[in-house]
Amino acid sequence: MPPQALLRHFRPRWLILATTSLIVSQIIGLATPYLIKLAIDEGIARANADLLWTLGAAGLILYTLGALTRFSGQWYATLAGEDFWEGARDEVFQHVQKLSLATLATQRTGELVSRIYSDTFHIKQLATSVLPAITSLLVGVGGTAAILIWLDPRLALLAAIPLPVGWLLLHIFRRRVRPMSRARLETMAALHSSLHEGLAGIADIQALGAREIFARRVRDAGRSLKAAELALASHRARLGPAVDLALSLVLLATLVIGGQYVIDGSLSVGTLVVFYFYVGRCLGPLRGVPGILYGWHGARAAAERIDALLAIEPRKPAEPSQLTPRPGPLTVRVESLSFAYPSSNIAASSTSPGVIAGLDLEIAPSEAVAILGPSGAGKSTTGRLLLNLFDPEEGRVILQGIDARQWPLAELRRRVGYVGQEIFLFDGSLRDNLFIAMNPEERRRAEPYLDAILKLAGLQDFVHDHPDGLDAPMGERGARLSGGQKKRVALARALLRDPDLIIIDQMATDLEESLNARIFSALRDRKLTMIYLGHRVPAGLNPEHVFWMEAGCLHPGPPDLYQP
Ligand SMILES: Nc1ncnc2c1ncn2[C@@H]1O[C@H](COP(=O)(O)OP(=O)(O)OP(=O)(O)O)[C@@H](O)[C@H]1O
Repeated sequence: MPPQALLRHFRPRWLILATTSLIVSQIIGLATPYLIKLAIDEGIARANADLLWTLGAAGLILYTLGALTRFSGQWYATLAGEDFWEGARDEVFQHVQKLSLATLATQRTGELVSRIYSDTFHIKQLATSVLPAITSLLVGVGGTAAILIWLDPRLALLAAIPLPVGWLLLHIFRRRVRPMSRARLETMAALHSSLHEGLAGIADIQALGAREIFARRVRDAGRSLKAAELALASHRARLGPAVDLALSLVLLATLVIGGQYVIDGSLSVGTLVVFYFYVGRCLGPLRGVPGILYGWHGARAAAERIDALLAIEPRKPAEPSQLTPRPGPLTVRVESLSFAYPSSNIAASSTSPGVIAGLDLEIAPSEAVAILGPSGAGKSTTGRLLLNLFDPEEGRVILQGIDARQWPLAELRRRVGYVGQEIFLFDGSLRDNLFIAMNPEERRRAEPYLDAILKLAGLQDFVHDHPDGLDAPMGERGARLSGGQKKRVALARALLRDPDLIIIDQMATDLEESLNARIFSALRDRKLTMIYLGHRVPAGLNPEHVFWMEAGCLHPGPPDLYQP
């Protein structure tokens, strides 16, 4: 995806309406001081009351129009910004969702959240802050300059003296703004990461007595952010007063030298007053210049960070197979499968040493296979490769005679159930978690089997005893359930899809033997193909084959592993 693609979320409709309104409001703003000159020189000085009242009425209309167009300009700029933020956040999040799991595992969640949320926010400000400031600078100051020259070229020249100085100042300041903005965003992301890690692992952190360590990590990250904020603020604080000083000197010089012209009789009081007004009108937009500079470079630094994320290629789907997977329990054939995780850097293309090395496996329909082995042998990785969550380096997984990468993805997800080692439940009800990602038709088909599946997964009593039944809240990541309950909810969730192959990663260790025996023998009765990954064969599984996995290679399992 080209990085600039995000900019399309700035809808031209809102940008055009915002810019037009802001330009009109600036033009109205330019006209109003001239009314004052006319009122003083033509109305008051010549005692022309009719003209004075007419000018008053014209002023009323112009001030009202000015207020309305200023409001609509800011409103449309806000709409442009919010549309962008919504669309860009969505797009970056969806891009992250499509990245390979192996790549994502190298990235800190807080860092990703920061890019999705804060960095897009900084780009949004191009519309909400930078656009109005640039419009008032170009139209307001440009128009004022033209009027000043028309009113009195001598004074206009005087007013223009600080401009080259201002330009030079901006040029000097500009060079440091982008790296400082980038440093600020990076320290902000580091703080997000520390906060996320400190909160996600709060139970273990408390149990380990590591509260102070994580508090220190958050404090240190906060300190770095504060230092980056202060560096940027002090940089900006120096530019702001420098601009102010130059502008105040212009105002003073206009008053003194213009006053001298009035005394000499070469300038009317009205012209001097209005000149003074116009120069004063420029103050606001010119004071906004540091805001434009910092807003622009902040947005560019944020865009660079998002670009780096968008530049990571998502997993490419393989060419879909011309064959349709046969219904019924799946056959599994694994041919010379090899896999290595990428190294720790998200953008690096290098990989860690191989985890799965030339694995072969053959499972007939309705057979159960247990793959056992020591911790870190590669069992869970094999499970994820069978689910087509990673692309193997070599070899392939063939389900029902078709390469898993070439299956229609939705069908693969429905027909291959998965109960992972770490269960993800989201903060919703039990019912919501069970039926997640099922369309209304699939849900209608599954609902009649719900009670039987809850019974199989040993969840019937939980639902019966809980005051909210199926509406029981699960808490964030299933925090309101025990480890074994989470596994059983995940099993029920997988079975509700009526899978033809189920891969279960270490469920048995979280449940008592009698429950294992009941669950696994009931699963065998369903005649679906089963792959169990763990350290021992669970009661009730009675697998046709047991394999021993070590350092990513499979060996036939010794007979003493067959039973608990
Ligand atoms: N996301 C990852 N990035 C890098 N290396 C990983 C990643 N996940 C696992 N590994 C490594 O791959 C190897 C196999 O891990 P895997 O989780 O497949 O083992 P396992 O046999 O399931 O272990 P356990 O029985 O402890 O669950 C380990 O050495 C592990 O450190």
